[in-house]
Amino acid sequence: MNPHRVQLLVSIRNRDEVLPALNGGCDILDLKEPLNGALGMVDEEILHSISDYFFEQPVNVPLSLALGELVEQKEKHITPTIPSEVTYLKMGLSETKQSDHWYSDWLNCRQRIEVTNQATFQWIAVAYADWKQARSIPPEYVLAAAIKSRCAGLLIDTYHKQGQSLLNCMCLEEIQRLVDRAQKYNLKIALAGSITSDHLESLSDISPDIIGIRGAACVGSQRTNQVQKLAVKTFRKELDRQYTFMESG
Ligand SMILES: O=C[C@H](O)COP(=O)(O)O
Repeated sequence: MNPHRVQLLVSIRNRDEVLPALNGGCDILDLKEPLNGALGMVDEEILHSISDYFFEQPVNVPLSLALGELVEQKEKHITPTIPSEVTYLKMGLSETKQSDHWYSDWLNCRQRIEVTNQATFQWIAVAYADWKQARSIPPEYVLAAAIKSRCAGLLIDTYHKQGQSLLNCMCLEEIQRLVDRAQKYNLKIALAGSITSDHLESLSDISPDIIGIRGAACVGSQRTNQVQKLAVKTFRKELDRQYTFMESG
């Protein structure tokens, strides 16, 4: 057991999943389309229906939005319109391994989005635990770039979602090193990657700020199924059990 409160992020794909995620006990809503990849962006219609939802009734948790991969954003000629309810933005860095200019591309893309939307966002850098398969730069480089470019946080996630979890791709010591370094520089650190309740005991040896789930929050633990309140609640309960100090007796 670890006496550290960890926040729960739940990835949702549409407004029907807002209430099951909130009522199950999530602290951060994360908008993404699982069929579009690890950080798949939802389409504009969904984005605006979520924004309307936030407008119609107050939602007291922050909203994060996945923008897909940097390579995809670079190919797009239209910059996404981001609703003002969004606090955190993140973009994957797959296919950056061979690029000499990924860092400036990343900064330019972030700047273009902020200028177009006339807003500043809190950026979350994404390090893929399976970075070799994702042909991404390694996690420690992503963290160094996140510190240098004043990101709000670092997410360690898996790029491939076919059975490999975070702990299949990285050992606890490697994760711990990234967590320590990120926290030393006041970056929030989030862990994700097919994390299930069964992983929480091992993960409780380290103290991330956030744990993110999609698969474990869905019916039948399938990330393309719908988010279910009971699944979120069950995960939340185990998260609180593993990360909350309780006096004995
Ligand atoms: O940011 C969190 C991810 O959506 C996690 O998804 P996953 O649990 O299906 O790997």
